Amino acid sequence: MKTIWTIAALDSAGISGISADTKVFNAFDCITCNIATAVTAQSVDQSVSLQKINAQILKDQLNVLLKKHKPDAIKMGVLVDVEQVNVIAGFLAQHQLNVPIVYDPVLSASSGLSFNQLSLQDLKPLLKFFTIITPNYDEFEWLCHKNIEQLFQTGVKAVYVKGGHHDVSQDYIVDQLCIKSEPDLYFHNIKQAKKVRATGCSFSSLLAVFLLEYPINDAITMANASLQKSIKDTHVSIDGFYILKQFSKSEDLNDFPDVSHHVLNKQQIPFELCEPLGLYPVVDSVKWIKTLAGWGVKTLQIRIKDQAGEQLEQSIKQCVEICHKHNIQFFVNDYWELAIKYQAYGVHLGQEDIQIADIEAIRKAGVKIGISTHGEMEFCIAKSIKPSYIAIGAIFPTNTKEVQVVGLDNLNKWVTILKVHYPLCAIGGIGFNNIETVLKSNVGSVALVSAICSADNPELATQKLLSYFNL
Ligand SMILES: Cc1ncc(COP(=O)(O)OP(=O)(O)O)c(N)n1
Ligand SMILES: Cc1nc(C(=O)O)sc1CCOP(=O)(O)O
Ligand SMILES: [Mg+2]
Repeated sequence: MKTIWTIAALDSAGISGISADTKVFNAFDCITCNIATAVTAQSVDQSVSLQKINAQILKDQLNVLLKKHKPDAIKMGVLVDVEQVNVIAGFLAQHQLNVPIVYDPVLSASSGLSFNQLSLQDLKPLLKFFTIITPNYDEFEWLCHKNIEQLFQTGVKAVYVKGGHHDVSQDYIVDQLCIKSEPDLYFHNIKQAKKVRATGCSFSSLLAVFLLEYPINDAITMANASLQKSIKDTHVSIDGFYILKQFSKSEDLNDFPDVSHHVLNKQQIPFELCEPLGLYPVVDSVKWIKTLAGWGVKTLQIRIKDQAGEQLEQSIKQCVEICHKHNIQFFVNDYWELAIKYQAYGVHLGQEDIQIADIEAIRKAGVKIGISTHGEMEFCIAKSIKPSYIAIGAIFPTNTKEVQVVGLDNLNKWVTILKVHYPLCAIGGIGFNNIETVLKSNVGSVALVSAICSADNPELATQKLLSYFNL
């Protein structure tokens, strides 16, 4: 069982701070340790007073826990003053805990209570210890006047700015993730009508939980989905303010955020879905396309990495003609402009490709689109485009391409979430030795290169592989 520390304030109403964090950690079967920085007198909509916990007691709480309750993650909320900042920074410097630490730099409660006036300079001794900080828009403005570089210069590695206070989108609440030296990402959660207390605390606690298991981008994705589910499911309200009661992992794609490299003003128009993809060979020449069309394959992709200019264009043009004649769902990898020009059935794009492709032009041209994904955040990027299918990979190690291996467990998990919404296909290291276990996931389709192109008898291999699909 994992142990998570919350270093935060006690809310007499039991809604936010330590109470909110404890609810989240308990829900995920973690042991919670409570390190109080302050005691506050609050109700659901009213604040009266705050009493700081003195430095010695703060130190004692940290030290006594270290012996028997070492943390696997830490969530930090209200810090009252520079003295507390220095106590915690000293503790973290002395004990190299090497665990994820999430800091939610709360300045004041929704009920009105001001917790602190800590500036970026005041927080400086602590900032380098954080895995990520999660200010809301006002707190972000307070800390660095919206100048992210200023935050990075102090040692902050990642910032997740919760945009609930900043209306920029018709359909969504938009949050922004800034990680040093990486392109910014925007997380779009569908607006819910309920007025909910303690969403900020709960989000950062969820993030601490998911950082135990996931890389940062996927942990943020999972935390958002779980919070959306919790908001959707709560029916408990006091005076019109909803209280979050239950937390769990969401398996409903509707709870997951739409993630994008730019702000989306509204939900996108869906691409038309593909027919079931079945056996989906990915090949690198016109010759292979012609051969496989003749062997009765009904979905094909041309993936050319060694041609350019006129030669490339002619190859794609010929493939489109062949596949059109054989009534094949034919996808062009990477070259979306040529797919549009020659009216291919679809394009297949990877995560880097979609950052530079003109998705609207593909949509307008009536060309379908498939998108590669290798984790939760990437399938939320795909979902924001509402594509024709989603590819999941690499399921197993492969010599065809250097790529992240996700394994069968993830395939099973993601198929459960995605299958009701999209045609799916699995890719990466799939052949006769494992195709049956892959298909047991209910993914429906398998894309492959070497199982056909490097087979001793490609025709026999293709016929045997086709027999796994009842199309
Ligand atoms: C069906 C299918 N799935 C995944 C990929 C990989 O596409 P991408 O990430 O764009 O990488 P490259 O193929 O361009 O190396 C694919 N081609 N097809
Ligand atoms: C092209 C490609 N894309 C992958 C992904 O995970 O996105 S795996 C992969 C290689 C697939 O080749 P083989 O069937 O020979 O393993
Ligand atoms: Mg590509």
